[in-house]
Parts: sequence; C-alpha cells; structure tokens
Amino acid sequence: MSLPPIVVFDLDGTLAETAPDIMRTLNVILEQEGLAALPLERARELVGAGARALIERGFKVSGRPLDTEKLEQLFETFLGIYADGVAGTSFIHDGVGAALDELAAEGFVFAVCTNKPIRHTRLFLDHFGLSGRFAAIAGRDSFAFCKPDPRHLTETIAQAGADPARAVMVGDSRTDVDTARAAGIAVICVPFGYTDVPVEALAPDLVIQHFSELPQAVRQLTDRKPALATHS
Ligand SMILES: O=C(O)COP(=O)(O)O
Ligand SMILES: [Mg+2]
Repeated sequence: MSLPPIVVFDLDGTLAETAPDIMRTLNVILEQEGLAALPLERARELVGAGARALIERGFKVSGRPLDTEKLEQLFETFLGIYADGVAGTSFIHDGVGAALDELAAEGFVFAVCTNKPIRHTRLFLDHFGLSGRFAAIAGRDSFAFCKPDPRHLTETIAQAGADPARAVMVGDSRTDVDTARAAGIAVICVPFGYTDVPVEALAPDLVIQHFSELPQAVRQLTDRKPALATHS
C-alpha cells in the first residue's frame, strides 16, 4: 500500500482573496492609534507573513515605531476583530472546487499550510464549507514553527498521511517558494496573490493563471515520481 499524493495550499492570496478583510482589520488598529488607514493596494506588500508581521509592516510604512509589548497588545486586538469578520468580503478563487474534484478523482488528498492563525483559518474554511476537503489544516500556531521553516510544510504533509515524494505546494509568495524549496517539494505559484515582486521572479516550478490549470500542472510535477511504500 502506498501513501496518497498531496497538494498543499497556502490560504491568503492563493485559495482565497482575503486582503479586504485583513486590511480592514489592520486599518481599525491603525486608526485607533491615530494613524491613517492604508489602501487595499498595500496588501501585496503587507500580507503574507502573518498578523504580527502585518501590524509591524503597517506601522513601519506609517512611520511609527512599535515596541514588542505594544505589538503583542495590538496583535491580541487584531485577533479579536478579525475573528468577527474573517469572511466579510473575502471569497474563494474561481475554479478551486472543480480543481479539487478533478484531482481527488485521481487519488490526491489536500491540505492547507498557512501563516494565518489556526483559529481564523478554521473559521474561514468552515464559513465556505471547505474544511472537510482537507486531510490536514495547519496554521502558523499549529506547530512550534511556521513558513518559511520547511517543517511547517513537511509536518502538514505527515499529518495528512500523504507521500512527501509526490507532494506539491501551491502558493502566492516568496515565503511559500522558500518553504517548498527548503523542504525539497515542488511549488506552483498563482499570480493573483500577495507578493511585492512578480511570482515569476521567485522561480517556482510552474505558474498557473487560473485554477482550471492546476490539475495539469500538478500531474506534470508528480507524475514521474514513484510512490513511497509504507512500512505498515
Ligand atoms: O495571513 C498572512 O499574512 C499569511 O497567510 P498565508 O500563509 O495563507 O498567505
Ligand atoms: Mg499567501
């Protein structure tokens, strides 16, 4: 018996457009602190490394210093506000469901590996009725490490009970490409997420323009690798 092949998805900017709700939450915090709200376009450079980094980056571009204690306090505030509006105007990208159906029919299993806190990740996926589609869901606080640490990805794959030799990561940022490379796992990028450089510059194995291209891209990257035999 062999372990199933797997596609591991990043969440923010990859499976879903979540920036409006994330930026709205950040802006509540900035305004509470007497700073100007930032436009949605800034999401490409601000989102991608988790909520703490988002707040730090938001203060930095606003020219306001932020000490560790204050950051922790604002982070707690962020968690509460965002939990109440995690799926306000966010949406799942077109073609995700059909791509999962097609790959599932070929024996693939799926997981989510995101730097979003696990609480928000579950709230979000539950809202869209997607939680049941993933064999494992790992947020930034699910383990003692998170992307770009490759163990966030490899432990997610292990938790899903899948074959790391036939695994593909799908992401939108340098963090995802760095994580996959460090784990020795193939990586596909989508160009519609949150990155300050074009994804082509990150040199992923493949770039897809739409989720309708995902099944073919995944086949291309997993086909020639033999399945690892299990020892049980
Ligand atoms: O919320 C973030 O900053 C990052 O989340 P992601 O890992 O799903 O892109
Ligand atoms: Mg992302």
